[in-house]
Amino acid sequence: MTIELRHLKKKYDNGEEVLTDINATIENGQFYILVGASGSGKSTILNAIAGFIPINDGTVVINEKDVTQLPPKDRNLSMVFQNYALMPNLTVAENIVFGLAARHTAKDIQQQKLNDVLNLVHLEEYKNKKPGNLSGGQRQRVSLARALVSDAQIILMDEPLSNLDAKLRAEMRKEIRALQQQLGITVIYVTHDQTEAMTMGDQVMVLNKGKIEQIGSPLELYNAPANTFVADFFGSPSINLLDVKMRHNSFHLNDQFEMLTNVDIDEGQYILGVRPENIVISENGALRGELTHIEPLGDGTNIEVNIGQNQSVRIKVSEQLDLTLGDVVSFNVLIDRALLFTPSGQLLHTGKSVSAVI
Ligand SMILES: Nc1ncnc2c1ncn2[C@@H]1O[C@H](COP(=O)(O)OP(=O)(O)OP(=O)(O)O)[C@@H](O)[C@H]1O
Repeated sequence: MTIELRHLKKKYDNGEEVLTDINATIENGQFYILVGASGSGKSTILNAIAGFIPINDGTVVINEKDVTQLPPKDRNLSMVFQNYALMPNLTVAENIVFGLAARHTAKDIQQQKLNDVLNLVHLEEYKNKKPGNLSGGQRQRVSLARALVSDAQIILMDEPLSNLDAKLRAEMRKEIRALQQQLGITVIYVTHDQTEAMTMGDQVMVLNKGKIEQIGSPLELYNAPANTFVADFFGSPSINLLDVKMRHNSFHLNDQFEMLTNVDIDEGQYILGVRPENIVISENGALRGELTHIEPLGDGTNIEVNIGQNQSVRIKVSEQLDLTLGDVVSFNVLIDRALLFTPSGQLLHTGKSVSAVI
């Protein structure tokens, strides 16, 4: 099942344009993520694909058929919601087969399908319980089972894990991804969580105020973000975006630090993007500053160092550090892993192309 979004536009009655020319192709069997901050338009796209809201312009094509004017029930897709949307007075089994029963599917087929999906989501023992007696994770599995039982080849998921605690969320991420791969279904998944986007998606669409910032695989977005918005969206702690000047084949940071480079660009102002893990603490490092923040993680440490002129640098190392606030920390940037952006934030060079000696 391939889904194509062509020039989707959406304005609500108040005239606010919440989607501006959305174009995308979602290939059969892909786990496709829509990610962005609250209000960026993720749910609006999902609802437009499902047919829950009309769009002002553009087309939704499913398997080469224009479905823009079709009601949701004729689009061959099912949906999993954040709040589970289960019926509290029905048992798990009744909730799961509700749609099949409504379509008068034969009883024995209903039972067969029910057993199959209960087995898939590991809920056999709970089939006679009411949703109120289940944990959040189990409720979300019921809602997943209900989506799977319909045999729809496309499942739309709107923040399905956001009501779960961190540990359960991590488990469910794996389960949903494994199920999707096992069944070969196409999933379009909305989240505001960069970790979900990175860990689950084959392709990720990054949205900002109703516009697409970039579409790519998780590692493409991480290693070659189209702009500083995308660079800043992925990674924790977030990337350092340092104002640098290019002069005499060197980047100058704060007029104090100089980094030689062989990148061939005009002299002037740029933004150097350095991920916190691409900085090495070293006794005689080329850069130094005062420690202003330290976060011991057990398996590593995150620190922040003030290098003056209102610029601080986030550093992530995989060791435990014995440092006190105010200590001077000296470090080197692995400049061959840095990203170079124009002053307006568009990517100019990635990785090796910025390669240099500090
Ligand atoms: N029925 C509506 N009438 C007017 N504006 C709306 C309506 N529904 C959504 N919006 C606006 O559309 C924009 C996009 O909303 P949408 O729900 O798609 O964002 P989102 O990225 O899914 O956000 P969230 O993560 O908070 O759900 C927001 O600015 C929102 O206020």
